[in-house]
Amino acid sequence: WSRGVFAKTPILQGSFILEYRGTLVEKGKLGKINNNNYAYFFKHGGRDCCIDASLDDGSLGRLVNDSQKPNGKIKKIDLGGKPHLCLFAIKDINKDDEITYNYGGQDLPWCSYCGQELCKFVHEPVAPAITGSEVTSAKEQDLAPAHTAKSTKSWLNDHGVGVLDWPANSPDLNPIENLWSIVKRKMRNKRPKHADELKATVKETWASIPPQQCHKLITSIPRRIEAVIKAKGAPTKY
Ligand SMILES: C[S@@+](CC[C@H](N)C(=O)[O-])C[C@H]1O[C@@H](n2cnc3c(N)ncnc32)[C@H](O)[C@@H]1O
Repeated sequence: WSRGVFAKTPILQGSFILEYRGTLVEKGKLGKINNNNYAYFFKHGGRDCCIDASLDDGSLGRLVNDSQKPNGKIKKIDLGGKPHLCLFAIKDINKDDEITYNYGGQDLPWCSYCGQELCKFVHEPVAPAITGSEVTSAKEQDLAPAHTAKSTKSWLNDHGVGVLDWPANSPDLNPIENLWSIVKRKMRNKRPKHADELKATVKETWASIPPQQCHKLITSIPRRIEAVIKAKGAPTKY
């Protein structure tokens, strides 16, 4: 019996899917990993490290299976010197597809049948699986008061949405700000006469933004992070 993570809704290529969460273990302590099945080894700052996800904390990263034909890829993102293993979609993922990445070995015990039809049957979906909209809400978190409020935190927790730690005062990392500015620009010449008309106009304007425009903003996230790191936290062109 083996679990896997499946898409509840389509996920576009380039989207952030989830973080492989666990305890960061550095070289010298690598011998103390509880269960190698849930250990992700990588180099950080020239040192051997591992995220030990043997503890079941309810996060989904630890349940994503290996594939030689993956639809996801783990990228290491450094935030404040701390590595985060983030899984991104490397192709469009359909609803109900299993989400996988390549663990990096050709000789893993299951590799002889991995990527073939049989592989589909060995993994049972876990609940909750991931939905595109949950992914979007995870990405859109920043330190705005509305997002750190207790009720927001408990909603995200109850719905199994993992959020990344967010550096303070970094709207340039948050593409929702670009969308708000598009909405403001489009609404500049509108003159709603009362609150209901204003609400309807805002909704209409949001709906007029094509998904491709959102997708373009989402795929700019790795470039934004690099720019912020390069500027040592100072403002960037984003
Ligand atoms: C990070 S866990 C993935 C979640 C795991 N399937 C579970 O149910 O907990 C890694 C372990 O899952 C299994 N696994 C991963 N990819 C697999 C694959 N393609 N086919 C069969 N088993 C796989 C192996 O036992 C591996 O050590």
